[in-house]
Amino acid sequence: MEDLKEKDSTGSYVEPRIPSITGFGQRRVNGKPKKVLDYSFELNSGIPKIDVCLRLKPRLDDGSRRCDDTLAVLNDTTVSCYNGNTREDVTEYTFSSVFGPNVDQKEFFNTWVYDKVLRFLNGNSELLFAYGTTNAGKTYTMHGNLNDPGLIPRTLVFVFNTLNNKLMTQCKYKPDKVMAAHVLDEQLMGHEEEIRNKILNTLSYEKNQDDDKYSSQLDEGQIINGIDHLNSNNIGKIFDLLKNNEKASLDHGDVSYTVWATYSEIYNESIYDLFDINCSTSQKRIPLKLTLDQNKNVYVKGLTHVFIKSAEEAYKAMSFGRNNLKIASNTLNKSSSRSHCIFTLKLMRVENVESPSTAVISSITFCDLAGSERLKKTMNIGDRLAESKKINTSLLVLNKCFSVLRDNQKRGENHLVPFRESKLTQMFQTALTGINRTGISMSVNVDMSPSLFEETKQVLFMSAIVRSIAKSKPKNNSKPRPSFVVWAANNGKNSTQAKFKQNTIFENTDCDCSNSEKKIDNKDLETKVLEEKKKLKQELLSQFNKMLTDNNTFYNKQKETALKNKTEMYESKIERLKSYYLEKIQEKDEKLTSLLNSKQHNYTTNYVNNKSEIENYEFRIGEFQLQKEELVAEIDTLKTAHQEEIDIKNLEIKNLKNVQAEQQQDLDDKNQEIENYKIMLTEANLEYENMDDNLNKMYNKFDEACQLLEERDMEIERLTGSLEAKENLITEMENQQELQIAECAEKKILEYMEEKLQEIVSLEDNLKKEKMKHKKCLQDKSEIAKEYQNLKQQYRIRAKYVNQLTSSNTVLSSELADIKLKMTELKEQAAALESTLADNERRYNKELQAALKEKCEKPESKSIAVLTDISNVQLPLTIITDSDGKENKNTEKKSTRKCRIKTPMSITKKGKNNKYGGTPEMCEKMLDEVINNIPISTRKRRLFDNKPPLADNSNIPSDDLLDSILTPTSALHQTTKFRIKK
Ligand SMILES: Nc1ncnc2c1ncn2[C@@H]1O[C@H](COP(=O)(O)OP(=O)(O)OP(=O)(O)O)[C@@H](O)[C@H]1O
Repeated sequence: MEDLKEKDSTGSYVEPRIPSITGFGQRRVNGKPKKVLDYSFELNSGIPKIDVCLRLKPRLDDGSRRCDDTLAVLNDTTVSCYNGNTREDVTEYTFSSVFGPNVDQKEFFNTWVYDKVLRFLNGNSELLFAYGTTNAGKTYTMHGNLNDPGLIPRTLVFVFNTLNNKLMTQCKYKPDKVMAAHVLDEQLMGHEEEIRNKILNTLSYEKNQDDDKYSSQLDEGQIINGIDHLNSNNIGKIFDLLKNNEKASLDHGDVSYTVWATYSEIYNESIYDLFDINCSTSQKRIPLKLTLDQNKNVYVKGLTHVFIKSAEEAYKAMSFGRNNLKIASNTLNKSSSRSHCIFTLKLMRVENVESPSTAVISSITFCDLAGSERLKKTMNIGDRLAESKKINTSLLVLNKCFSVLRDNQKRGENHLVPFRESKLTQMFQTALTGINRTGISMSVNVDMSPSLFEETKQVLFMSAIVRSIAKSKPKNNSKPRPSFVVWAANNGKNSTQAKFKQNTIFENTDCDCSNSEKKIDNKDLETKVLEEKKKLKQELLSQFNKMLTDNNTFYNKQKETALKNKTEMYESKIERLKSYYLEKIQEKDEKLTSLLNSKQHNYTTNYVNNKSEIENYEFRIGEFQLQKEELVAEIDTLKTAHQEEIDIKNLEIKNLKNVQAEQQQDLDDKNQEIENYKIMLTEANLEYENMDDNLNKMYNKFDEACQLLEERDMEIERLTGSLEAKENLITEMENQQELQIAECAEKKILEYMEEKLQEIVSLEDNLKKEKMKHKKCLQDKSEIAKEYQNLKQQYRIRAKYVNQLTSSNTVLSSELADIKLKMTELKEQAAALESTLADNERRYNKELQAALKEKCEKPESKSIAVLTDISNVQLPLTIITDSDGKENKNTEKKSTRKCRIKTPMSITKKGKNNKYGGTPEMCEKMLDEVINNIPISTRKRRLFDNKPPLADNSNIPSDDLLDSILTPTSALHQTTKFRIKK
């Protein structure tokens, strides 16, 4: 282990590093650290690996809560990761270098990026990833803030400070694809200038509009995020801060440089051009496609290249691009990058500017990966959630690619690397496979918060894999290999020709050039490449041989330890299996006993109800008991049980007692219930005595009793059902147990048969005890059965009472019905009588009317007065007045007394005299007749003797009224004759 660390830190890498961190914040951790990944053989192999550094983000409460951190820095290259809360699960990880939370951007740049930028200036291509969880400080590492600018502004300053007076002022030469370049004509140069101005002036325009607003938006410590936060002031501030930064000296002879920049993002698995000048105006961004050039290098088709003259310009352009970038806030990061953001600076070195023959193109790419996110923690929804998923998927594919690359290298295999599964890996396929000899480096950003332990662990694990991948070794840094060489086809002679089509394209693979000089050069190049290839092969071969011998010794050691571990592991496995199967058997036995018990209980409770069934069940219990005994005997013969089992059996017996106590409790409950029923029954009897008064109450009680009865019946039904189910279960269990026992017997248990003899004897004793217990159980069962019989007896008595109640209810009901029937009959009779009375009355009235009418129609009648209304009686009365004073044949002329009828009636007079008259005797007689025919109350009894009274009395004139009618008066001296015609 120590050996490995030593080798690792002393320089298995391309460049030596300046160790800057000296194990800050070390603390004690529990447990023995383990290595997460076995990559020691690769580290020993001498082949340079991908440069992976670890950068730790300072905690907000830096210092005060160190002990909670998930990481402890052990030395410049190694950290140990552990669960900050439990202090366990300790794993060690080794990096090219580790940068603690106190390392500022300058130190980070100088230590980790400086050499890479230098290689870029010397014609190599570099790819720098910032990888980590969300909010871990990836964007901060790339961009920094106003006080402490990040890698990109520092790189820009360093590059332009170094190139300074060797930069071309015109964008005559433009890089394209991966290894191609154009010579631009005037028109195209104008076009490029236009794009450049549009991009750069957007910022100036914003500044002029509202300078103060923009200058105030970026706080000192605020991360640089786009045009919103940058204006010329802010950018000026940043570059003022950096202008005195050191620069390198390049000695490439008489050469000129042009610098171009591209900026793109991979958002939701689509690539977008962030330098697209139509981006802010167009509604929908158009995604770009990935294509292959003739050398099978992947590049983004149609990506805008912006001609850059200074570091400030580059940063301004970048700020323009960042304005189009997808940034959103989640619960962990206020301005979280929602996309993988890729900024590339392309450097084109041209010799002999006026008439160039070769060009060297190199690039440095900064890739700020979107952070891996735990969806639960970021609490993203909607679009954010979809973005998160895409981000996580593409990072997963990146991990997969790295893993496959590593496995391929380690095992010498050639499995397909899934580059095409995501745009990110597809875009960097060329670099990752080392086709164009791009130097890959990764900055792993980690937030040490203990709440992020799981995420941090995953990131570190991934880093360990990347760290173990070998990269192609540059031959000689002092004499850099260009990424590729571009051969001038016609030295720009055709450059004045028409637009895009007529511009000259330089590509080392474009072989349609006509001049012979180029062909010769190409041949030279081919032979050179072949030589290089041969050398490389030899180098690789020797390295692999060395690696193989190293591996052999390493593997032998590994084999020994692995063998030992395996033996130990299998031994413990056998032990575990043994105990597992014993446990299983005990479990089954336990279950069987409990089932038997429950069955016994069920049998007991249903004993009186279905004696024959119980007998059957008892028989079956006996069978089961026998089976159990057989099984136990089988178990004994198989000698699987041991002392532990005895303890468990004791426990079982205890449980059995508990179950029994529970059963007793149940029985008590039932008794209590029966007592309640008795009370209810007494109440019901009392109620029965007062049935006349409480008939309705009794009905309710009766209903309640019926309901309870139904419930009991249902309970009995349910119990019967569950009994059946239990039976099925027992059968199933028995089958299973048989199978299990057979299995156990076959597999493991037989081996221990001889050793367990002693234990079996004790088990037999235990079994005897258990049998005794079982006997006691059976006794208990018979007692319970007796109890149950008593209960049943009581239940029957109750049922009898209920039946009595029911029958008495029925008698009462029938009596009531009889009474009701009689009442209905009487009512009907009364109604019939009423109607007869009404008919009679109507008939009398009719007859009277007819008689009066007849009288009125007689010729001797001189004047007729019709009594149309006597107090609403509607009794027609004909008063006949003799006009000549002679006596009618039906009347008598005796009385000398005169009287007058005082009525409210209206009298119609007919005849000559128009006088009311008659003898008092006539009047009396007539009135007698009238009165006799009027159903008045005073005559009611006489009139309605043996007849029902009239239903409606309203038509009967009152006695007072009749008295008033019959009041004799001497005031009137009129003689009125009355004659009633019958
Ligand atoms: N080394 C550091 N020193 C000071 N502040 C830091 C450092 N690293 C990160 N931060 C701060 O942490 C916060 C989150 O950082 P940043 O936005 O860079 O995270 P990120 O990894 O890019 O997240 P995401 O993947 O969500 O975009 C910022 O406010 C930043 O200023």
